[in-house]
Amino acid sequence: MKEIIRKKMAASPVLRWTVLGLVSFTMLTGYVIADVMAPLKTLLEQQLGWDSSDYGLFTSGYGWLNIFLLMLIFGGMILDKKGVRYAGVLSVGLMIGGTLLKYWAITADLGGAVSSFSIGGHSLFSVKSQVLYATLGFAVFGVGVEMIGITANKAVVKWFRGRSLALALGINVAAGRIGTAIAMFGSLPLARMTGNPGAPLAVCLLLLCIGLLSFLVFCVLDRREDRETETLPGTEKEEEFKLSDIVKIAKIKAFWYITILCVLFYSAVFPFLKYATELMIQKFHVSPGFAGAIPALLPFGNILLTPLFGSIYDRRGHGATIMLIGSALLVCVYTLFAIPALTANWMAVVLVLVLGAALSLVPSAMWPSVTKIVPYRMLGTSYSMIFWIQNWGLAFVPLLIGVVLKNHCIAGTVVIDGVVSTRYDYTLPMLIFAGFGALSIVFALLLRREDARKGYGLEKPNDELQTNSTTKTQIP
Ligand SMILES: C[C@H](NC(=O)[C@@H](N)CCCCN)C(=O)O
Repeated sequence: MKEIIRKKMAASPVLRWTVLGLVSFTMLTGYVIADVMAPLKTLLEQQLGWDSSDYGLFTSGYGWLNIFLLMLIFGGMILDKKGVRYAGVLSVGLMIGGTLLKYWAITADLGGAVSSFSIGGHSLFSVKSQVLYATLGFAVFGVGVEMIGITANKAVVKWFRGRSLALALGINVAAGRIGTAIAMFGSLPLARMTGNPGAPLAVCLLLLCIGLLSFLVFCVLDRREDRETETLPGTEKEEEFKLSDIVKIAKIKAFWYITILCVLFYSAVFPFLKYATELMIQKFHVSPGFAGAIPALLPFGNILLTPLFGSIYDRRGHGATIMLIGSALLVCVYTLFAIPALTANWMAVVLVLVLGAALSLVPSAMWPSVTKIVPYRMLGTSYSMIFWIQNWGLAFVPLLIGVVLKNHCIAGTVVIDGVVSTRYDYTLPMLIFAGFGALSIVFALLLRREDARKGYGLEKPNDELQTNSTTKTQIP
């Protein structure tokens, strides 16, 4: 065990909250684009001649480079080596580049061109060139937006550690949720109004450029603060991140518990949203025109609740318990969703709201808790390792649910909007999500036990730890 002296806290509260506003706004602009195409599936099929598998390929592109080329991990290492300013500008640059490519692909007239891939004369697969370029654009964007996620977290920790950290991280997550809500509600009306599925992307590009400006202003403030802090007496430079630090992170048991909890928890929430509209129509008999509005309540609840729970963690502690309660709520929600006899509309609304509470509880405690388990200099890499594993879940759980629905849940046909469609029984998928929730409980309990053993302080208020640790912090 080794001790290093921490840098002094960024002094002015006004400056700190300004910094949070600037960074969170950039995060918001990224999250809008991440979700902006989701409401346009039908429009893409009607206007551009895409089919469901084109759309599926395009959506899956988000994680390709992050998962298979380990871009997320490299992003975390760049963040720890080069710092938040460099990593942030790089992330926004990638988001802009990726979105430009996607916008060009969606709006250009490629004359129905098809790209084919073959090895040794054997055709592997062919795909519409427009879909391919849009997917590549989304893949580059995906690297940028995941990297801005970890960069924003690290920047917030840099400015807020020891002082309302969980509240600040909660506000940052809430900004992301505002972005998601804007995308869910604004995208389709705008595309319909203009008759152009590229129009929401054009607006998003503009928004992202403002996000870049916002981040550049943050960079100026951050650099000035760094210079001032370096000259303070008694301030020692923090140790630099080394490649061998990855091994150190991998040896921390609590890090793995929180990582597994993360992948299980998020896999039970975000993939659910991809099927939630259909669930509302088929199980709860909500009209198709209104069905999307119920799952869309989820990010709205988060906007208020994530900072609220973060603030509770700051003042009262109980971080591991908060994660435990959030996981338990998942089990309750999905078990009730699974019961075939429960089909009342109001029940669906209540369950989505409770799910929203769970999605506020766990992130509000999870991201600040990582800072108590790993040292600051390794934080970017730690967050990126957690996000990387989480991305596997986000990419493959929707696929798993799709396969389960197709093979085990077909229950006849149903007429929706005058069209005969397959009727699915959602009991099994809901039980699978409940199973993820049950496993999350196990890992939340393991985390709490490990915390009790090692004394990370997950159950202690963050603000109380500040008085103990603004000057010194334990490093494994
Ligand atoms: C902060 C956290 N972010 C993530 O988990 C990202 N890896 C996923 C971003 C998904 C964007 N639609 C969160 O949003 O809670």
